[in-house]
Amino acid sequence: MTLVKICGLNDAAGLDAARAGGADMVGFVFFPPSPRAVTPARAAALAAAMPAEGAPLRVGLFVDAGDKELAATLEAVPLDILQLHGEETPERCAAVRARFGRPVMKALGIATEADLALLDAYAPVVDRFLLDAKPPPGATLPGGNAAVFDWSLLTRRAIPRPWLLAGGLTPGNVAEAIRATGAPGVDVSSGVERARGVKDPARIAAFLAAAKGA
Ligand SMILES: O=C(O)c1ccccc1NCC(=O)[C@H](O)[C@H](O)COP(=O)(O)O
Repeated sequence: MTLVKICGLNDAAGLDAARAGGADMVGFVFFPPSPRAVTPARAAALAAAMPAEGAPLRVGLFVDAGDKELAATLEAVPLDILQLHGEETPERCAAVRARFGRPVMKALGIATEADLALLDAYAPVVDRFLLDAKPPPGATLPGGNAAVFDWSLLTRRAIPRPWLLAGGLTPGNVAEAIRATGAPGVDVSSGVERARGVKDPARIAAFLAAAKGA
């Protein structure tokens, strides 16, 4: 069954909907310019309130974070996976993985076939890829922009690690996205919000039902 990550959770209602609907991963954004950002203390309180039974994996999303920030966040929040969503090089991914002992999920922006060439450089040093749209012109965030990319690019070569498809997914298009790409997992943020940065529990439930039923 398709793995589902609900990203940018920042309140209990969203987290409850994600857990109740069977999300495999929940993402906390540790990037202050994002409207979805949480502090480590807030993420720790949200994570602590989740029942342990059937709890999704907790993913911490960072953008070019230094070791000090990663260490301080991990001290406060029990994160299972580190999502690196900036310009982190393969060497940086390897260093983070070795130093912090957590699986690393590297986000890559995909717009052309050439972007997929990067997969081979990262594959030996990451545990999973998140293949996302590149930020559209004028966007101020490296992700979470509700932008879709050309899914057919992903059918032209094998992806050398487990991966999640991201970028502009919604309850209405996620089943088609899974069918078109064969993605083993999907990730969503904007498509389950009622306003930028505000998650909608009903949309989270609908997304999970559509992705898990695909
Ligand atoms: O969501 C954010 O605010 C964000 C900020 C900075 C870097 C990455 C960010 N999100 C990354 C995600 O994992 C999103 O879920 C992914 O880009 C898909 O977003 P969307 O197209 O909005 O579903």
